[in-house]
Amino acid sequence: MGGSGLVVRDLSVGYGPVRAVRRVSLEVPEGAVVTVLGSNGAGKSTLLRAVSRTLSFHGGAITEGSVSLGDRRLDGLAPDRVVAAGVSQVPEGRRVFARMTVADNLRAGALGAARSGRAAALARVHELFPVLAERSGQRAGLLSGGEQQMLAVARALMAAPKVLLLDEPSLGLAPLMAQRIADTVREINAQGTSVLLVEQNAALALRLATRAYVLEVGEVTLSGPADELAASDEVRRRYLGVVDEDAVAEADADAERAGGVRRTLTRWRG
Ligand SMILES: Nc1ncnc2c1ncn2[C@@H]1O[C@H](COP(=O)(O)OP(=O)(O)OP(=O)(O)O)[C@@H](O)[C@H]1O
Repeated sequence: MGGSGLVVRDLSVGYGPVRAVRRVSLEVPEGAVVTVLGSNGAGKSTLLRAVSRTLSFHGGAITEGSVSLGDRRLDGLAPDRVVAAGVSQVPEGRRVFARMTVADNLRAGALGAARSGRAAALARVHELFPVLAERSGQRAGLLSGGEQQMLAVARALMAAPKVLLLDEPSLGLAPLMAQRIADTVREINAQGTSVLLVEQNAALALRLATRAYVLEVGEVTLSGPADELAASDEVRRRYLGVVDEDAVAEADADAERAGGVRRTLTRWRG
């Protein structure tokens, strides 16, 4: 199963008495892009923190289940050992070191990794994000939002991960910049890195991923090939904001008869 893929098995996570993730199982096969969809508070970030072993920084802990990469168990390792094992996380909110230069941010990303690969990793991120080479000596806090997201991704890539964990990379970005980040994720994957992508932008995530999981209140409620989920009524209604065209047309006709009030309401459905 999975070869050297990432496997999460029956994972439960709590923050004190709060059970944020319940018996979640998922798999990121080698070379795949897998997405986890879900609304606010569904447990998406918690899941990534459990994999990267950064839960304890947030007061959380795994209460059952396992996380492995190939034959190697990751649960129980220190966060820097997870990076060394080949799993790097880009945290939510593009947390770069604002007062450090772009170059120093990238250097920090390589800390957990083998020294020998650093020059190649730097060449790779400069090729993916030429702007980071141009801004190398500039403080990270002075970059635009989109550039900071690029830096956060680049920093994670400096450890030359087998699996990249991405937490809401499009959050707060203009559509054009979100699309650029998406294109880059595709490129990173084409270069051989597997991706576990957590997103509220389901349309974007389902275009990138081959497989998707829907998380609701800490549990996986749906999973399957991304194109099948994208076509499913439930996902379209709940996560893609697609309304049933016939129902809207009917409601509009009703509204016209009733004096035009319904039209505004139907816009909020779905
Ligand atoms: N540090 C924390 N301490 C206590 N509870 C937390 C903490 N972080 C998250 N939670 C709770 O765990 C649950 C899952 O939160 P999580 O942040 O993983 O969801 P999410 O799907 O990533 O949502 P969002 O997109 O808003 O980050 C929520 O009920 C949340 O309130």
